[in-house]
Amino acid sequence: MIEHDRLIAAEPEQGEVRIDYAIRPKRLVDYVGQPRVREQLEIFIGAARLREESLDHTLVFGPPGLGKTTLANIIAAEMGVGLKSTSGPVLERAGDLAAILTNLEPGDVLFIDEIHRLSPVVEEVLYPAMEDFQLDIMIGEGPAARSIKLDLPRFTLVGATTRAGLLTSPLRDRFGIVQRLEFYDLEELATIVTRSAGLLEVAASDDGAAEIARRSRGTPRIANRLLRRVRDYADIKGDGHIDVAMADAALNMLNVDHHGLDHMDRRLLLAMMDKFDGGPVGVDSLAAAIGEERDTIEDVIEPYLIQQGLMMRTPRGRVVTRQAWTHFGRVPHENAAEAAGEVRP
Ligand SMILES: Nc1ncnc2c1ncn2[C@@H]1O[C@H](COP(=O)(O)OP(=O)(O)OP(=O)(O)O)[C@@H](O)[C@H]1O
Ligand SMILES: [Mg+2]
Repeated sequence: MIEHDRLIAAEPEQGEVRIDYAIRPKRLVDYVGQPRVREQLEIFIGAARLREESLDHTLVFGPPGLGKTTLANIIAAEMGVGLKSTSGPVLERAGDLAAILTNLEPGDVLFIDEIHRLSPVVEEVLYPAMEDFQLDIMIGEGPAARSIKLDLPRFTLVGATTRAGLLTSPLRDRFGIVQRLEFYDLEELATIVTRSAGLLEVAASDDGAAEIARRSRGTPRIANRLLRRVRDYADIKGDGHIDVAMADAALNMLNVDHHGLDHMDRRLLLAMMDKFDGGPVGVDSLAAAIGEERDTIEDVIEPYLIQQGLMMRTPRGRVVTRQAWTHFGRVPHENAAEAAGEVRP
């Protein structure tokens, strides 16, 4: 798939997990940015600890690479409890979830990644577990089938998803705490790059770190990845020191533009301009035009472009903004500009 050679793909790459472990923040104080999320969690975690209770079930959502898994780990560390991890697609049968639930220690965090991909039968088991800490499950089949009820220890479910909109409402309603992660600003990303550079023992000047931050698509995972690529470049082309000129040269070679857009972003925006007059265009037509999955467009590519004001989602379809035409040094098509203007709130 084309996605694999996407340098700034937000998903982790092979081999990246190990390095990630070294630079992933372990406590809330090291979690950069997301001030609203941090402030709320400090209070909720502090209060739960004070009362010696488990933390309420917590849903974390936002685009890939913004720190959902990191936050789940931090919650467990701050609560001083164990963490068990699984993910929606892995839990195929009710019994898979039952096995994990019955293995929890009191207070544990159960982290379910991609929770929007849970199958309905597994979700049914989750409801009473979340609400009453009870396992209610059928065993056996046919006339011999019977339902058993078991008490579970109190635990905290932390669910992560890139698509909160895909959660069923009974599931969403059972989370007492819901946190939305936002794209990071330049200062926050620069702090992350500087912190990671320190941990990886890379010499990066402030302006070098800022340059990497500027081109990281608002995403910590991408910032860390670009830092490693720039380090490679600096090791070979220079003396290993990353300053702004070195960062700029490396990122240009890597085809990451000054806005942090990569070739997938550019392909999407250019297709909208060249093939659809700037829109409005439906996401399925767009997916077909660039040969990408609709989900990839919705989850990975467009959230950042929308946040940056380069495109908009309207009731009639996707539309590029004036800013996008300008970014590519083009003159906006009249009808497209009108379409965008018409639906502007
Ligand atoms: N707030 C933060 N401060 C510092 N580093 C961060 C922060 N958030 C994320 N990171 C870094 O970015 C990397 C990616 O974060 P993480 O794996 O938590 O993202 P995610 O939201 O779970 O992504 P996905 O949706 O792909 O599962 C982490 O390994 C960590 O090093
Ligand atoms: Mg994750």
